[in-house]
Amino acid sequence: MLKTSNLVVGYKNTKATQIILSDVNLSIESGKMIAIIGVNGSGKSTLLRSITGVQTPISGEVLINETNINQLNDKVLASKISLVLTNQHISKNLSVFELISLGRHPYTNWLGINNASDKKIILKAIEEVDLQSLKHKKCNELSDGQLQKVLLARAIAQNTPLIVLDEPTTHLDMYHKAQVLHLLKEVCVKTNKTVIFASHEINLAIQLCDQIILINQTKAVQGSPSALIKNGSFNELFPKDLIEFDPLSKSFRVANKRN
Ligand SMILES: Nc1ncnc2c1ncn2[C@@H]1O[C@H](COP(=O)(O)OP(=O)(O)OP(=O)(O)O)[C@@H](O)[C@H]1O
Repeated sequence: MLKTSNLVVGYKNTKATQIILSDVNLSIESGKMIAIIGVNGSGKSTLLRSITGVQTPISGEVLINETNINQLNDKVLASKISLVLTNQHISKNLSVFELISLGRHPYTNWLGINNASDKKIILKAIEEVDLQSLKHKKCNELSDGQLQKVLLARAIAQNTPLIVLDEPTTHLDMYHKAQVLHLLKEVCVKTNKTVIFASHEINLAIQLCDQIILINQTKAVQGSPSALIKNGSFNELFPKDLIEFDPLSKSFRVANKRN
């Protein structure tokens, strides 16, 4: 469903080019949940923005169902990818219901009016994310965690084959982090949608994701959690003085210092 070919991502201005990741060759199938994992500043958001057409890559290609995303106009792209980015501008004056309704924009007429079937999809998304009690509240009255769930419901209402989220569990407590990732997994399994998200929740990603894209020093390696554990990729992620990867429990633990 999504492929990248020799993708190089980064930042370019008139004076210099800063390469963040190079030789990124990803191959992502339908119905899979994929986490992008890497230390702060490693390039997770840059990669997410580049594979969704928000940021122009330095070189290489991003293909969605064999079509280069450059060739898709905004409306077509919005029917293929729903995107929840950090620092995305949203109008917090809208009610929860209104904000989630915006997910239907690729399918509505020029007046943006939702028909009965759109309303059904919006209400289902509200129910799936467990937001019934908040649907009439204004978004500026929500906690950060509640707003995070509203943005997830908007992405679900957009009903695209690919859902891409940047750190979807940032403001959530431990229980709600697991709840959101479980929900995303259910969306993949039940509807064959693909979910790609950047996250620092390594332990949850190892338990729930089909694949992980591990970013380490300008390289992005894709594999199943078990394959990445087996080939030792997680051992290289952080300096070993404070935490270390324990392959038995498949999680990071505080390093066992001997002195
Ligand atoms: N607009 C920009 N212009 C130039 N450099 C940028 C820009 N945005 C990010 N960078 C740089 O690109 C690198 C990767 O940043 P990015 O935000 O993609 O990392 P990240 O893995 O998502 O980080 P975090 O986990 O802290 O959110 C960093 O060195 C950052 O300073």
